[in-house]
Formats: sequence, C-alpha cells, structure tokens
Amino acid sequence: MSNEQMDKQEEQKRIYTIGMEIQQKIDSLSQHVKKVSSDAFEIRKTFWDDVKVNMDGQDDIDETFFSIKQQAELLLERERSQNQLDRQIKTLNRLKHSPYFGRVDFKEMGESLQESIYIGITSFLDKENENFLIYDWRAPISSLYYDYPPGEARYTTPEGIIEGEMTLKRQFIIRNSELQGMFDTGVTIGDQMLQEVLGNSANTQMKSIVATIQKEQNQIIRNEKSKLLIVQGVAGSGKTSAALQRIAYLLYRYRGILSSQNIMLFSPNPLFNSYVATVLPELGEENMQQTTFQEYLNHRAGRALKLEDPFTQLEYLLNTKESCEYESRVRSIQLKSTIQFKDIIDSYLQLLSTEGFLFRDIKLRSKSLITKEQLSEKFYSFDTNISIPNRIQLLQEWIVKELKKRKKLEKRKDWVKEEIQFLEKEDYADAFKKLQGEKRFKDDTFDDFAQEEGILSEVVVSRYFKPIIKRVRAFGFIHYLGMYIQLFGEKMLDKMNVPFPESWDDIRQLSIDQLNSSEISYEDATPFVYFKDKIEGRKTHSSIRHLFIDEAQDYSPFQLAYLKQLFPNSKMTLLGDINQGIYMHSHKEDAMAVNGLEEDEKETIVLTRSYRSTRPIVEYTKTLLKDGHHIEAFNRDGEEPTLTVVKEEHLIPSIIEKVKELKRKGHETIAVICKTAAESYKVFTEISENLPIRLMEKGTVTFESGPIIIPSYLAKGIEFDAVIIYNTSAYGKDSERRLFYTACTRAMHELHLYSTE
Ligand SMILES: Nc1ncnc2c1ncn2[C@@H]1O[C@H](COP(=O)(O)OP(=O)(O)OP(=O)(O)O)[C@@H](O)[C@H]1O
Repeated sequence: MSNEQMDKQEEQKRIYTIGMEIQQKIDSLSQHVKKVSSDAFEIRKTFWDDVKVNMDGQDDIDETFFSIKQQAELLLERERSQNQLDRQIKTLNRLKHSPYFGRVDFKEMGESLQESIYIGITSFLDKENENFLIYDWRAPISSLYYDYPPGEARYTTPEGIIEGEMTLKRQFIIRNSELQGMFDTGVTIGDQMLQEVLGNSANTQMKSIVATIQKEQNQIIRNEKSKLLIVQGVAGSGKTSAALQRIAYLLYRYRGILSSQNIMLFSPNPLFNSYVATVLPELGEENMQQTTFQEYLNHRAGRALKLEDPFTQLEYLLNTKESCEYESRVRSIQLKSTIQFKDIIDSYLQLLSTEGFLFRDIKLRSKSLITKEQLSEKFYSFDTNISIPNRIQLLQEWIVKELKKRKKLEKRKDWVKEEIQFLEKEDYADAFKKLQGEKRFKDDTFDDFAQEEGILSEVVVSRYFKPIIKRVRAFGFIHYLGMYIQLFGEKMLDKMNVPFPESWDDIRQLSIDQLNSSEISYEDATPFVYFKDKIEGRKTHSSIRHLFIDEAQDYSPFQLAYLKQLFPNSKMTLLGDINQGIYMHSHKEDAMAVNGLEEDEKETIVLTRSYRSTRPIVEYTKTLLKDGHHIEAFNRDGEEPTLTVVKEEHLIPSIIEKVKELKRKGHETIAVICKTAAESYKVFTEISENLPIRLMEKGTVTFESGPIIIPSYLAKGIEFDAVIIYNTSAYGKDSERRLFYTACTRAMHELHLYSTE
C-alpha cells in the first residue's frame, strides 16, 4: 500500500471515530433538550398555580407582579436554552457528516511536539473537554490554513503572535462521513478543492466558502481594526461571500458582546436578501439584520409619501430617448448625488432657522384650528439659538396643549350635540362604564342629564381630536414637501449665499415639476429624507456595530454620507466593483468614498481574481472594460462564450432552442438576461408560449432553479450556471457598458450572446 493510501486509510478511520463521538454528543444533548423542553412544558402548564395572585393592597400587588415576573423569567430561560441546544444539535448533525475540511500540522517555535489541527465549521472537543478534535475555522490558529503554504507560518492571538513551522497542509472533501477527496498542498497552494467547488452547479442560494477561503479574502474576514473597510473586487471575486464569512467571524470573535442584532447588511434588492439567507444558518449563526436602501428610505419617509424606487429611475434612463428633459434629469441625478448638494441642504436648514419654515394648518372638520401662520409665528418666537429639532419639539408641546384647550371649547358646540344623536348603543354603554370607573357615578343608570351629555360629548370630540393629536406627534403639521420644493425656488440659492451649481436653472425647473407629481423621484429621495431627518432630529441607530453595504459602488457619495451619520457607532464594510456601477450617479472618481475619517482608520483591499466564471468567460468579459487587464481568471476550463447574430424574427426561436439545449446538458439555473424590465416582459410573453420559464420582477423575493428571464440590474450579485444575453445590440450607449458587463459576469459555466446586428 502506498503512503498516500495509508494516509487516506488513517484519515478515514479518524473521520469514523470522530463521527461516533459527535453522535454521542448529539445523543447526550438530545436528552438534555428533552429535559429542558419538558421543564418548559411543566412551567407553562402550572404557570398560574405557582403564582400568588393577590391584589388587595399595594404590597400584595407588588408581590403578585414579582411572582409573575419570576415565573416568566424561568420560562424564558428554559426556552432560550432549548433554542440554543437545538441550534447546537443542528450544527453537530452537519458536522457529523462532514466534520472538517482542512488540516495543518504545526510546530510552535520552541516546542518539541507538533500538533495536528483539524478545521471545521465549529469546534469539537473530546469527552474530557480538554483537547480540540476539531477547531472552529474562525479560531486564531485556523488562520494558518488560510494564510500560509507549508513552511514558516504565524498567527495572531489576543495574547500575541505565535510563530512556528507548518509541516503539512491538507484539504478534505468529506460527504456522509466518507472521505471523497484529499489533497496535500505543496509550497504553492493547491486549487483542486476550489476546482471541485467551483465546477458544481450554481444554486438558488449562496454557499458558504469556509473550506476554500483565499488569503486575500481572509484579510477581509478577519479585519478588526479598520473603522472603514473598503473592498474593491472584480466581478465574482467573492466580495459578498467574504462579507458573510466576516459576519460569521465577528459573531464568533465577539461572542457575548456582539449579536446578529448588532449587524446590518444593506443589499441591492429583495431577491438578493433571500439568495444569501442560508449562509449564516448553515454555519450555525443567526442571520444579521438585512434591508435594502429603498426599504430603509421608505421607512424613514413615512407611509404618507411615495418614493420612486431606483429601478424605475433606471428604467426611465434606459428606455428614454435622449432629449432636453432627459439631459436635465441626468444632470439633476448627478447633482443630487453629491456632497455639494448635501451642503446646499445644510445651508438651506440654516436659512430655515430664521425664515421660510412651512407648516400645514391643523384642521378640525375642514376648518382650521391652528393656522400655518400661527404655527410659523410661534416657531419663530422661540430663541433662534435653539436648534430646529428642539424648537419643533417645543412647538409640538405647545400645539398639544392648545388642542386640549380647543377640545374643551369644541365640546360645547352645536355640531357635537348633533353628533351625539348618532352615537351607537355601545358608545353609551362605554361612556357609562367610564363614569363608573371614575367613581363619579354610583347607580346603574344615568340620572343626571348634564353629566350624561358631558360624557357623550367627550366621546364625540375625542373621536375627532385623537387622530389630530396623533398626526401632530408624527410631525404632520410640518410641510416637508413644500419646504423641499421651496429649495428650488428662483432666488433661494442667492438668499443662502451659495454658488449656483452647473445647470441649476434646468435642474430647478425639472425638480419643481417632478415634486409636484404623485411621487418623489429616486434622486430626490435621499436628499428629502435627509432633510426631514434633520428637522425632526431623528434618532440614529446606535445599537448597530457593524454595517455592511454590498454593491456599494451603486451608492452616491450623498447616500454614503447619510448612512454614515445614521450609524454613528458602527464600523463600515463597503463591498463594490466600480465596473459594475449601474446608476447614473456612479462616478468612478468618488465611488465608495466616505468622508470624515482619518487615513489610519480606513483600509482598502483589492480583489482581482474572479472565481465565479470559467477562464474563457472571464477572458471575454474583461475585454468589455477599458481597464480590464488587471482581472485574473481562476484557472477553470469551460466552453468559449458564443455570439449568435440572427435576424430579428429568429431571435426568440434561437434562444428557446438554446435554453432547451442547456437544460439537456444538465444546467440547473439558466437566465435569459434582458436589459430592462420592459424588455424582459416582452421576451417573457414570447418565450413562455413555447417553454416553461419564469419572469423575475423587482418585487420577486425568491427564485427557484430552472430557466428564468430577468432584467440586467436585478441579476446583480447573483449567479447562474448559464447566461443568455437576449440582445447585445440593446446596450449601445457607452454608459450601458457596465450594465452589460454586470450581466455577462453572472455566468458560471456558459455564456451565450445573441444579437440582431
Ligand atoms: N474562496 C472561495 N472558495 C470557493 N468559492 C468562492 C470563493 N470565493 C468566491 N467563490 C465563489 O465565487 C462566486 C462569486 O462570489 P461572490 O458572489 O461572493 O462574488 P462577488 O465579488 O460578490 O461578485 P459580484 O460582484 O459579481 O456580484 C460564488 O459562487 C462564490 O461561492
């Protein structure tokens, strides 16, 4: 038997032995879970038996409350430990089938013995709880595996740097406890394992990459010191993967201090949210908070205002023929993405501090209770040294007091008496109960007409005043939109002493027209919400400690500055690729720029190797860029991309044939990528008559395997076994080159382009 075969046998033996130990651990934990869950069941069943309820005196009430609280805490504690045990068992079950993926033999400097370190998705100790049979991939020592080939190596621990020599680095593929592959890496890092992993079919859910994290990705994952970590990585270089592994790493490294509630990921669209949803749970961690920037803006703007989404803006830009209006909109989009425009808003707020603040009348039954002029007068009567949010708060308190006075006055009015006639029986009963509650009334009937009328008019008036006060508390008396529109007034910038931005007159006119329509355009959405926040003095998200922004090149400098203000206690990780910037505001020069940080607080990591696509696909897609020469392909063979030029009427039939062929070849996820949603819909109606295919739209939140049709910008961040580009001739403008590049780089194994020219 060769050495290699003997090694394999040894390793296989170890896998079985460890598998058995893991099973024993699972059994013992399962027993424990049974006990905890039956405890919890018992507590629930006898909850009220064990609580002493006595409401006679204050002391008794306090004791009752304490007793309930104690029972509830006991129950909560059991439920929590049951959840934790369940999660542990789930992870161990995964570990049992594939206990580890790597091994390094390491001899620490000054020590005589070398240790074999096996690395898996979580740690596992022997029965005595003394020796690590498996190390968590996030343990300090595990970084040896990712950072070094055999030879001199070192790793950092909280206590300092440990140096030594790595004598072996081994990678395993283990499925169902069977050793299916084993590779020793020599001086150069072997990539057999990567070949294996990347050669597989694409999935509708992103996979974890723990077994094959590359050195430069490991730097991103384990970075702890930078306040701002910028990852500029080419398409398919593992930015999103590294971000998710980084979240898992941080949760491990700061266990007990940091939880998934303290981490927030901004993703490009709702579909992407579900695409990445399984990575962390598979590693035994809870998912972070996740949202899209649009969702966040909507939440901040409030339900009353409708914001255009970025995709609608993009559709306009991609579908509209160039014209004066189009040009003005492009300039408007560009200006409103800049820090210069943020400064204009700040100057405007300063001006509003002394003049021009707009309010809305507070009305009761279509008549003004407090007019906007009265509100303005009151607002400007406060000391101008008090900040706008504080003055607004004072005004709010004043309004509420005024409304209470007005309510009393209203109660005596005739309209109230009239409305009392229309009250329901239940309203009488409620009013009576209320009186009894207040102990103003002893018998069981109304015996005093005046008292009865007083109560009932209170019922009527309250019904009107409650929503008014609620609106006041939600700042409904401030005319945000009016003020934002006013900013684009003719003489406004003169008043603020601000220099005119380029094409200001065109932008101004267009903005007023747009803002007077039913929704706020996407370019105005962030400036508007920022403006609104500044007036209300909204609270920031202080509990978020780590903010991740994927596809960060698509955020304007204004948006990034806004996010930075919103998350003041948070470290930021920005992941992006300037070549995939698809919005009009994505400028190369200031992509992913965040101001206000010292140089030593930020770090930029550049990833140039693309893992997603085969070498022929990468070699082709890099030619689409002006500066694509730095992109390196991971050496994975595959078919050359194809370009098929057909007559218009043959386009759809040819694509249908191609999809069928790709299915026959066994590809599971096949995407026909169109430029826009409008084009996708058209193609869908034509193809779906002959072939089952699904259409992905901006609201789609999940996708399944099988052929789909998708607009280019929604395919951001995700990948497919095979990609068909519907009509390459559609990407004629230079500005659409990046969109085309983004679409082509979604392909893992096959890329086919179709054109009518
Ligand atoms: N170290 C790795 N080991 C295995 N697979 C990897 C590794 N790095 C990246 N990949 C794979 O490469 C593909 C692309 O990764 P990912 O989506 O994270 O890249 P990205 O840089 O975010 O791409 P894009 O910007 O194009 O959306 C995924 O299938 C991912 O699993």
